[in-house]
Amino acid sequence: MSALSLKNLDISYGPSRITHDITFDVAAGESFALVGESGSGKSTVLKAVAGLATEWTGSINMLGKPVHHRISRDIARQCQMVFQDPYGSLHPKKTIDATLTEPLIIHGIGDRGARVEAVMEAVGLDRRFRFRFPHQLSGGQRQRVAIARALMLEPKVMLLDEPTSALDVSVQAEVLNLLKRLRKERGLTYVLVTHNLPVVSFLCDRLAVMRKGRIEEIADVAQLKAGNLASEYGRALYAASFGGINL
Ligand SMILES: Nc1ncnc2c1ncn2[C@@H]1O[C@H](COP(=O)(O)OP(=O)(O)OP(=O)(O)O)[C@@H](O)[C@H]1O
Repeated sequence: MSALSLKNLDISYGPSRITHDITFDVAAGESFALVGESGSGKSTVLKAVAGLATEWTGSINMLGKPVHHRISRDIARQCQMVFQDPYGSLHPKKTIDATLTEPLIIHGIGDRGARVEAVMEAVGLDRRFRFRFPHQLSGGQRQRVAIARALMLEPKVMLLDEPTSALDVSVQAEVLNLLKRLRKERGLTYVLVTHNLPVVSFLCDRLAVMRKGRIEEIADVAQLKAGNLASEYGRALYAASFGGINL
């Protein structure tokens, strides 16, 4: 069964049509990337899946069930999104504990203290950060909190929107390793938006190359590593990233 299936998805913001005929399937446990130039509609696709962009036609299916324009509680639990900017996405006046407990309260889940501690450990956050505020953490620690929050409801699908691009290079590598490990340990499915082709090569199985709201091609990461993308635009993107050097 597909974890996520999009068919002929046309997404608009008011009068502006942003995407055209977006169609792809992501298998359960797969890590799938959306790459392409700025403004090509990558984040908009994730937002439609997460219920944050609601003007669309076509169909979205998650774990075999149709996703509607207003996300059901069930889908919200199965699918979580992590944003680029951990500072912007964490409430500045809430402790880490309050941030991590909130989804449990909303979904009526008990045993909260133990769950918070377990997830903090899973993402490599020391317990002493539990009652601190976001401004008392580093950028990498804040992104670990954002990942921990996404994991609180034990989702199957994670939508990752440039999850490491706001971080220093050395911290990026740590967070990428964390995402790789979590996927393996928990059998997660990832849909990742990034500008960074080495990130795709490290973390993903397949990629869709987007341009001007359309998918130009869908490729295996082996094709990317071999510099063997089929579309002219995909090859240009590859050349711009690697200057033709194999990964
Ligand atoms: N809330 C919004 N209202 C109106 N237009 C929007 C909104 N959000 C994004 N857009 C427009 O939709 C288009 C696609 O934006 P989107 O963020 O999906 O692109 P992207 O490929 O993810 O780009 P980037 O890599 O720069 O994040 C852009 O032209 C953007 O200006």
